[in-house]
Amino acid sequence: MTALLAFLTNPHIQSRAQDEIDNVVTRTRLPTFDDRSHLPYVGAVVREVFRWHHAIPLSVTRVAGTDDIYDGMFIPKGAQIIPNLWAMTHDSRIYAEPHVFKPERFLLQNGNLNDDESKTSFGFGRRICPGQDLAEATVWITIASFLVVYRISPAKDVEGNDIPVEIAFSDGIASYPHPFESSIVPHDAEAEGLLKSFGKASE
Ligand code: HEM
Repeated sequence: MTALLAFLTNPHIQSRAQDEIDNVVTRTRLPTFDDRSHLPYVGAVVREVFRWHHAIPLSVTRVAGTDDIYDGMFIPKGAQIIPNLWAMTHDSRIYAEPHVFKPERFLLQNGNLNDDESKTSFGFGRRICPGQDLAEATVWITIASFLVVYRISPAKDVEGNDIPVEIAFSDGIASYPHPFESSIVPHDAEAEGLLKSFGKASE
């Protein structure tokens, strides 16, 4: 949902990702993980989805094992510490304009992905999320498959005007976009044909 909201509110990013997919995968099949290394911009979109809005903005509580000093503050042994993952990926010293959805921040000048794998969303240390590779791969294949077949755009009101979309997320331990209206349609007859072929295969 976060990726769809990002595409809806940044149509130029959706178009660029779709162009990349069209050149590599075409509309005759769905992507596979073998396509991944040829789709750096789609990879950057996935990294930015994880950075831009965290599914879990605050990580799991830690307890200080020893007395410590951080940034001039004394942290006694036994103190509970809640890591603020959101703050880490919205630090403008590291990510310029952190509230802007900008996949380019994960690309080198030559268009390849840089070394920042955008893994902060999955925590860190001994309790880092063990499902991170599965989660990341699932998000990648979902976004890449969506781009092959569909395009998301604003829904229209009865007068044919775009219905405005508000970028807003729920509060809480898990955070996700508020419901929003949109129009999701296949790109063209070829994309529609690809979709119909899945229906025939399962008959
Ligand atoms: C977008 C998807 C996901 C996100 C953003 C996410 C994020 C996180 C975060 C932030 C933590 C806390 C890490 C820490 O304490 O430093 C965590 C822990 C954990 N995650 Fe995930 N996770 C995701 C998907 C998954 C999946 C798919 C699985 C399993 C297949 C999974 C299994 C776990 C488990 C078992 C822990 C507890 C690890 C421990 O305390 O030792 N997660 N996850």
